[in-house]
Amino acid sequence: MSAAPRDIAGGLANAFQNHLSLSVSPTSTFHSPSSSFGPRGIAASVASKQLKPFNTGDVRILLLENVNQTAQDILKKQGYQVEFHKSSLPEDELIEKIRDVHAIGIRSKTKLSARVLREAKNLIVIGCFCIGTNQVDLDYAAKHGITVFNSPFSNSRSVAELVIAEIIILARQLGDRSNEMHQGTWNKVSSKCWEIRGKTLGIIGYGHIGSQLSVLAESMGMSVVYYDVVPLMALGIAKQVNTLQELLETSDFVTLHVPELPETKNMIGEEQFSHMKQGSYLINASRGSVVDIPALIAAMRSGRLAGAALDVYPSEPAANGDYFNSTLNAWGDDLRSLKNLILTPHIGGSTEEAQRAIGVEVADALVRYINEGSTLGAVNMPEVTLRSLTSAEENHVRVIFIHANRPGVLRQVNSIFGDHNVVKQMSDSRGDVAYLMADISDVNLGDIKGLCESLESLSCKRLFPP
Ligand SMILES: NC(=O)C1=CN([C@@H]2O[C@H](COP(=O)(O)OP(=O)(O)OC[C@H]3O[C@@H](n4cnc5c(N)ncnc54)[C@H](O)[C@@H]3O)[C@@H](O)[C@H]2O)C=CC1
Ligand SMILES: O=C(O)C(=O)COP(=O)(O)O
Repeated sequence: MSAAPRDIAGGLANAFQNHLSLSVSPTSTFHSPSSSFGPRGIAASVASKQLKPFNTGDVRILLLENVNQTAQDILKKQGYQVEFHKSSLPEDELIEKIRDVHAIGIRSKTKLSARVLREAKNLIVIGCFCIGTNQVDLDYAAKHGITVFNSPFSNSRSVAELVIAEIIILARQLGDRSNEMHQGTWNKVSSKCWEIRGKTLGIIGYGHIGSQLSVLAESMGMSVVYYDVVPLMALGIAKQVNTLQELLETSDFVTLHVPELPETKNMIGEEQFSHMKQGSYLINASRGSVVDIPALIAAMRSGRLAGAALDVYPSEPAANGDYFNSTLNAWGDDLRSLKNLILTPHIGGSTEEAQRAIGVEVADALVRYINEGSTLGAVNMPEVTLRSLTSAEENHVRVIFIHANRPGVLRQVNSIFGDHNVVKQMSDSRGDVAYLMADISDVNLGDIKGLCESLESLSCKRLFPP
């Protein structure tokens, strides 16, 4: 399934050849990265039937970054070959491994750049077992027929709860008091320690996390203002403000919940700190690129900020261990020397509840995509699905065709389907890429190779450079 020419995965191609000569079983199917066909129906039940475009045992999936066990269980139950790693991989090792797999599951650390994806000749789908998808070159992936899924809100509550905790910890200087006690120092102070009720929380980015946080903060007696690039309905009695500056000038606590985008890079820097209240606090559990850290260090030293909490950093280590040092980020020592600064290792979404839910959600999306071609919930492809084929529908196949979005393609495709009946069909486009799903009948196993080759030969498959 690809917009660009790709080599058919060797193993799968062999499997296909074997099926052609050996078998007419309902699981004798073929799926190349360019087209997908699943012959239906020997049995006569009307139950909806799971399509098996690959021989499931041939499907290889690489899971990185300690993706939850729930995902492994779901994928293994399908019969797929699953390789699991606790951390992300260095780029050269990633490139070696990604060449062989049909699907990959990652979290926020693994960078799937165009350079890496160019080597992923057999890859048809990426599962981001997290919210953010900034670590993947989504456009390159779409143009090369690789669909990307994520989990848009399964960890948002966990992040919101972490931020609530941090607001209180900062207001009461709990991190410092605890560190002092660990060193044997009793230091009972009330100066510059505050209750949070009656204080104003400024939320930048009022999406899934920001809006949930808003409700929690109000329930603890805080006033909430928020700034977002789109007008959004306020929850409770929160108030949307028109400019970032207005939010910064009125908030006691400022918290960031925006995605990593060119427009959010260093959106909090020297100028923005100068608009914040004297003695206010900053929390960043969004992405490390959003805050200019040297400017934050200066704002902490000058007393503009009375405290800060950081969960994310411009550079983050690939694995657990002794890696958060000044080699990773040049300002590391300066940061660590500051008082009332909470540093956490990107744990906003790291709860049992969130990770289990994400494991199920993304693994299910991968299975639906691999087995049935459904792109519902995809972040870089048009969302296309059709009701399932049933076991009663004999000699039906489902065709998935990803191609360049340009005039005349449907006419060409339907002329290739000419000898068959198109039972149902759905096509949609997103930018340069179009996705077509069609269930066609009266297809014998021997027809499949020809259909596949005819689709592969269309020029609309060759618009995007490799
Ligand atoms: N620390 C952690 O472990 C986690 C971090 N995250 C990060 O949090 C981010 C936000 O997550 P969600 O709330 O689920 O995303 P979301 O997409 O639901 O909300 C983001 C909001 O930011 C707004 N926005 C975009 N650009 C903006 C700008 N320039 N100025 C102001 N607002 C802007 C959007 O309009 C949207 O309302 C994610 O993209 C991810 O990077 C998410 C989960 C866990
Ligand atoms: O969901 C997100 O976007 C996060 O930042 C959480 O990332 P993680 O799964 O902890 O690598």
